[in-house]
Amino acid sequence: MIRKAEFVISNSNPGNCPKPDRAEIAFIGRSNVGKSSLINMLTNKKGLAKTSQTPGKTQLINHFLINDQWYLVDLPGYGFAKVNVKVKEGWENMIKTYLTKRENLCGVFILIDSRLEPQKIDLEFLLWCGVNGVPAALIFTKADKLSKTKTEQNVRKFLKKTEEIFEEAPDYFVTSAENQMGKDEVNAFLEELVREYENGAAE
Ligand SMILES: Nc1nc2c(ncn2[C@@H]2O[C@H](COP(=O)(O)OP(=O)(O)OP(=O)(O)O)[C@@H](O)[C@H]2O)c(=O)[nH]1
Ligand SMILES: [Mg+2]
Repeated sequence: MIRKAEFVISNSNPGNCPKPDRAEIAFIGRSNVGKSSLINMLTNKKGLAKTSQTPGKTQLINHFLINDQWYLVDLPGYGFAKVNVKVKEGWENMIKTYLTKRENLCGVFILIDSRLEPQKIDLEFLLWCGVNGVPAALIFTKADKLSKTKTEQNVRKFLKKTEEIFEEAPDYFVTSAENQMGKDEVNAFLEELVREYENGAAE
């Protein structure tokens, strides 16, 4: 259960992130997929992470402290943000540096828009995580938008694609920030990741 969530710091330089002295879990995905909305849903705090209808709202690495215990991180989106190429490359570098260098990172959730057929950019990002040893799980977002059947179809198609990349399909969750679907399941998984990290650190 998330009882307490507070903003800590925003950074453009991964080197300036808080001291890596506790478990950390990050959220990433295409611009506008619903990362910030999901974080607000999971933490029961509407305005915690800034959301917007315009893609490209989150532009920095944002650290939130959860239950005075672990960090949750909201990252900028990859993909169709309306910013120029140089800025986009800058973000990509920042994100990739963060994901590969952050020593306390226990996991990354890649958010996927459940309304869409499998997107190349998401599969490529998932593959990049695999190649770089970044432990990734999937969260399908906006499940309130389509019928259950259609959502399930898209989820299945995406998972099938991942089987072409990995032997084992990644962990996945189907969610809606609108109606709280998937909240308990995702929160339980977050807790599990934090517990594993803390047990590992104690050894
Ligand atoms: N219907 C519905 N709309 C959602 C859901 N999650 C997010 N949205 C909407 O999608 C838009 C983008 O949401 P954000 O949470 O700002 O997306 P983001 O991935 O953080 O976007 P960037 O920071 O720009 O990369 C907003 O208009 C949200 O209200 C959802 O579960 N259901
Ligand atoms: Mg955002």
